[in-house]
Amino acid sequence: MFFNGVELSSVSWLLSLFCDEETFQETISRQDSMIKQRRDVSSAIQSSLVERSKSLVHGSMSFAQRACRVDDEAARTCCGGRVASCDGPHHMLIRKLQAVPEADFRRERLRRTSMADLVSSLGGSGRRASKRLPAWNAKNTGGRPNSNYYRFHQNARAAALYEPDDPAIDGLIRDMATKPFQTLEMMTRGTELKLLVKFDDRSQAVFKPMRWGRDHETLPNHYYFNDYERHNAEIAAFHLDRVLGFYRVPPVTGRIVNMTIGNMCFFGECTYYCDSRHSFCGEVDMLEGSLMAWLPEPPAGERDRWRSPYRRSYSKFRKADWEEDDGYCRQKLMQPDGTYLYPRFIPDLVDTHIFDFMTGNMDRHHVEVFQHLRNDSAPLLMDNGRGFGKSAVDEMSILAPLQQCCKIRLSTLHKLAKLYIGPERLSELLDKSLRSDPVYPVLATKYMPALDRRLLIILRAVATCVKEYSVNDVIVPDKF
Ligand SMILES: Nc1ncnc2c1ncn2[C@@H]1O[C@H](COP(=O)(O)OP(=O)(O)OP(=O)(O)O)[C@@H](O)[C@H]1O
Ligand SMILES: [Mn+2]
Repeated sequence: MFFNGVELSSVSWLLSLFCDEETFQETISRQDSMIKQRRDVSSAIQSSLVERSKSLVHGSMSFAQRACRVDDEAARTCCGGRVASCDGPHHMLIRKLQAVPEADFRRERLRRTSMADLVSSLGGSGRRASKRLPAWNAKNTGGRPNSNYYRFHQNARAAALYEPDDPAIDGLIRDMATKPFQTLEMMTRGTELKLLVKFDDRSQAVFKPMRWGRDHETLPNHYYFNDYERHNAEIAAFHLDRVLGFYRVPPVTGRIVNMTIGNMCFFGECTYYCDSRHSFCGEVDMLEGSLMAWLPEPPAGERDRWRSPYRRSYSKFRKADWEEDDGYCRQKLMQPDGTYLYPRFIPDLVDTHIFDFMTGNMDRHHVEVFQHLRNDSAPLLMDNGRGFGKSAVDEMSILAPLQQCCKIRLSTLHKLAKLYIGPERLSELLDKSLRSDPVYPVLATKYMPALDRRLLIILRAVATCVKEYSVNDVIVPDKF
């Protein structure tokens, strides 16, 4: 076991994470100057960037201070706010133990490796060795042979929907953003209006129209199940998933569509939000929306879809089991007779909720996987439209699987640690990725500090788990 004998170092390492203001200050000032350099983008974006740089400087310092409130002697020693005060015995011990190679959490190594290199090296061989969808459907996975869409379907694997450096993915995104639509069909499944778009190379995508501007916030007294979907959340979720190196969200692009029918409003056919009070209106013939690549069709692409054990009650009056019982995961789900006990289920659930916590999506009601890859299949993270609705609220209940199961993949923790250590922050990496989208900036700038803040909250939750259990218990070794 690579953690053998280094438990203490890892605990201390986690705690030491929360004490390093130097890292914060350095990253903040770098980001501050980066933001200033971008001022030529446009006058509208300019002023919001200045606002953002202010809030980052202001916000992050307080995050660092807040994050330091870990109830541990080592942490308290450091939390005077000065790194100098960390030069006590604890800190020396931490430094010494960090140098133990098996821990593989060496700060300098993580700092020097770019996030892109880290995610490709962490997952690379494991992803490429994982199973593909059954070959007996090779001819009808959809799309014209050798189109980008066809290659996306052919290359999908159990551990990841795509490889980060597969040129077919960028090609597919470009195709969806530029190719003319051949037909449009209303999708009747689900609660909100969606259109199935077909292109002339037989590829397909789901179009979700814009309902709100980027700055619109979900009302505080709005129940999560009444929330509307946001097309820009679908776009941002794809990029976030790619930055985090999960590759579980099908490719998405933004697109401004010309509604040649004139400046009309329309509404759809679906369960809830489809009537004339919930119509969509283009702004002078143009309507912005998101397009998500369609997944491989059955039979090869057949999916299993079951209720998530962490589904919400979707009622004002009822609580879900996990809301009433902190032992729900360890004492129920993780029992030997549990339905969910194939090895990757719990770590996948935790990854998914870490991802949803970052976006603020409370609507992960089902788990979908490829049926033919079942116990090896990573979850397919479609339906991210209810993220990015509240920039100031960090919805802790979304993290319940991490807090209650107290399990996390080693590779996920490595990635989160890397993002914490920097030098590039999660918000910077996401912003860089979003720049390639036709409807950039995609997200309101207020979500950028929220992402960096949520990363810290996740790491604190891991630290709490490590204190309650042990490193070997909490961290799930994965083959990456
Ligand atoms: N890209 C896709 N490829 C294949 N099937 C898809 C895709 N996107 C959505 N679907 C199918 O349509 C269903 C509904 O889509 P989605 O969850 O995005 O819509 P929704 O209106 O939010 O639905 P719900 O009310 O169930 O949350 C999905 O569960 C999935 O089965
Ligand atoms: Mn939904």
